[in-house]
Amino acid sequence: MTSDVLIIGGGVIGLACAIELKLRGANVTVLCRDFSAAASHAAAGMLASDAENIPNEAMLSLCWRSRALYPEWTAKLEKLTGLSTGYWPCGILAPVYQQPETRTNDQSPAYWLDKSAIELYQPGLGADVIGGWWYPEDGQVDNRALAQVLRNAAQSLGVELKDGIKVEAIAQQQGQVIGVQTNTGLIRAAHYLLAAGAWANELLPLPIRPRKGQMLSLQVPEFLPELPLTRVLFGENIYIVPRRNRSIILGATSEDVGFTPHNTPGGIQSLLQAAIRLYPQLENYPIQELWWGFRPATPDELPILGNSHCPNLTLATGHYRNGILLAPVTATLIADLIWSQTADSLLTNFHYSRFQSQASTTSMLTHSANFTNGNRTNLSTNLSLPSSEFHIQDSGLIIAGKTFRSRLMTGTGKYRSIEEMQRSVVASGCQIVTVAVRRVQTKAAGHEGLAEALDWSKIWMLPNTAGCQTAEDAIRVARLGREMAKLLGQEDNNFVKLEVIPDAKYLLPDPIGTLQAAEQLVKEGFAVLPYINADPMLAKRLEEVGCATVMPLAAPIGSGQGLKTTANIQIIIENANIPVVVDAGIGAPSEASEAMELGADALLINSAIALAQNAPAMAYAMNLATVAGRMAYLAGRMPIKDYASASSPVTGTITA
Ligand SMILES: Cc1cc2nc3c(=O)[nH]c(=O)nc-3n(C[C@H](O)[C@H](O)[C@H](O)COP(=O)(O)OP(=O)(O)OC[C@H]3O[C@@H](n4cnc5c(N)ncnc54)[C@H](O)[C@@H]3O)c2cc1C
Ligand SMILES: CC(=O)[C@@H](O)[C@H](O)COP(=O)(O)O
Repeated sequence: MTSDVLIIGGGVIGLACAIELKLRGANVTVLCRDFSAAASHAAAGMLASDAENIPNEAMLSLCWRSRALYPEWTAKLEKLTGLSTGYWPCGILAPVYQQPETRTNDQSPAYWLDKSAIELYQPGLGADVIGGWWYPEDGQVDNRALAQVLRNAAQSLGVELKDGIKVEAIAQQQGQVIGVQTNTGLIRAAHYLLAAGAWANELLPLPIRPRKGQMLSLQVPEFLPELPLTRVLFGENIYIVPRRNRSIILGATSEDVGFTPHNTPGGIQSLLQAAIRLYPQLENYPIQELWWGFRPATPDELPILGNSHCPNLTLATGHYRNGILLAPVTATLIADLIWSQTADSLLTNFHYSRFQSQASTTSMLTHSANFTNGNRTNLSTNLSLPSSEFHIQDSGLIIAGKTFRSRLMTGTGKYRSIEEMQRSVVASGCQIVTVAVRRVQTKAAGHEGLAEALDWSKIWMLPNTAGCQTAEDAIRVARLGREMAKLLGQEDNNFVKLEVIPDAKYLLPDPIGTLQAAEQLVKEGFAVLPYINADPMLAKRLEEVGCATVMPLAAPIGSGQGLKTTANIQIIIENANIPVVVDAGIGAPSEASEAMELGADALLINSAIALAQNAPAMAYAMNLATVAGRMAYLAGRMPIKDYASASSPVTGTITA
């Protein structure tokens, strides 16, 4: 049975929404790559609407509403499952070392305790604590217990939970989501909810970045029969969250390092130092566990909630530091929106379009896929007719969740002048242009001012690692490329064309180095488009490690030899669940068309355009050839026969 609502992501947000939708009568499926990797497991579980000192009024209202829902919400879940969530309205105490300035948010109920009052209220604080704020309405929940309770509750209500399923792309057609492409095939539903936390940006161009937090827990020693702490301590660069089960959670660092895993000595040391200063007796408590997680951070630190560019896709992500707190209100507002089409007025403050003017790429969200290959489509042929004219639908090229109308990508090298390059890019109708990060950074000949030469609000930059001979080199240059795209206004561009090429004569890529670099870059949150020899096994391995496309070569770069690897490219296309982009070696439009007729999803052509006598005219010809090849592929080629077969009927002919 097709679900009414399919939810991408099984953290607290996805699960809480699933339960509210199910309770309203929807059939719900939750797809989750890895339940245990969610930020929801890594968090501290503070419900800190007041202690967080939130300056944004709408956000403060949202947090207050959610905190107010907590007692009833957790009671409902506990009744459904018979399990405890560890909800504890214990209040939060925020000790300080210096006389505080006036509080930024004076609407929250907070009480100032001077040194003697705070010492009485919470004995054992560090000697240099001079007083503190008491936030009696804040509290905590055991977020791991909560996640488990949510899973059990969802299951008991009949929500279909599918773990280990990775959504690779959200397939869109004519402004609607038509399914999600997963590692197990296409899955369809009537409505879709994106709740993928820090990974949401892999599927849609939303400005969400991971913000890593390292954590650890201690154990209250057995010789202490009573809990020494019974409320959360919210200090400078540290919070100490005592659980009823005698664990004490210490958190958390805040690091902008992408999806870099592991705890580090520096991170843990900073937490321990700050914790011991605040509550010195922790020095002797046994360490229980270390872990880390990734907060889904947006540029303004507010979540993204509500409608998207597609009427059947809703967004609930970017909850940054407060997703555990915000789970119940998110679930209520989103379930009302999807199931009853009731939009709470608060939602307008959290709509994704608030980033539209800053993030050039958000305009990608509004492109509807059509059959023309770019913006300049004043063709005098029938190709300018809409695809519906031919009853052929094309979904557009979808890479890492972004949809592009054009299936031709170009480069910027080898042109005789910047102007010629600019005119050629326009004539090619391409929406993706690859740029060699190293050459731009070093202002190599022909690359001076290149970054500024194109309108990056219209063209998606594909930084490439050309010139890198090792995996390490390519990883470093990829990171520079991401920064370069950011500097040019593409905040959310995580694409990289991965080239690891140790050989200068044939420019053939190193398969092992490419795989190693791809694995690391995928972990760091890049959408990796690796340039490879046409090797079907390697293509599969790269797909398995999470690459966004594969880019097999037709022939060596810049050789213009045309399709020399047809048989292998055919096998790659047959087996791929990600787009196959034929890259390098195409010399003429007929070869471009041929590659598209085979079923390639896109092409990357540079030399054949740049080195043509009239580069813009050749770019235009490649544009037409790419469209023609794609259309021929979709139209279905006639079978090849051994013998002739007359075109006109053989019956009814005049006999002499
Ligand atoms: C160290 C730390 C401390 C924190 N402390 C607090 C706190 O005290 N209080 C508080 O309120 N908040 C806290 N937070 C924030 C809170 O944890 C997050 O805001 C919240 O968990 C976000 O929930 P989510 O469901 O959106 O994302 P997540 O919990 O990250 O879940 C997202 C899920 O989606 C899955 N997924 C992603 N992409 C795909 C895909 N393509 N296909 C299938 N599945 C996919 C992931 O595997 C993951 O399981 C903390 C976070 C961290 C990291
Ligand atoms: C520009 C680029 O990224 C290369 O992969 C290459 O230049 C494309 O090949 P051709 O130049 O042979 O088209």
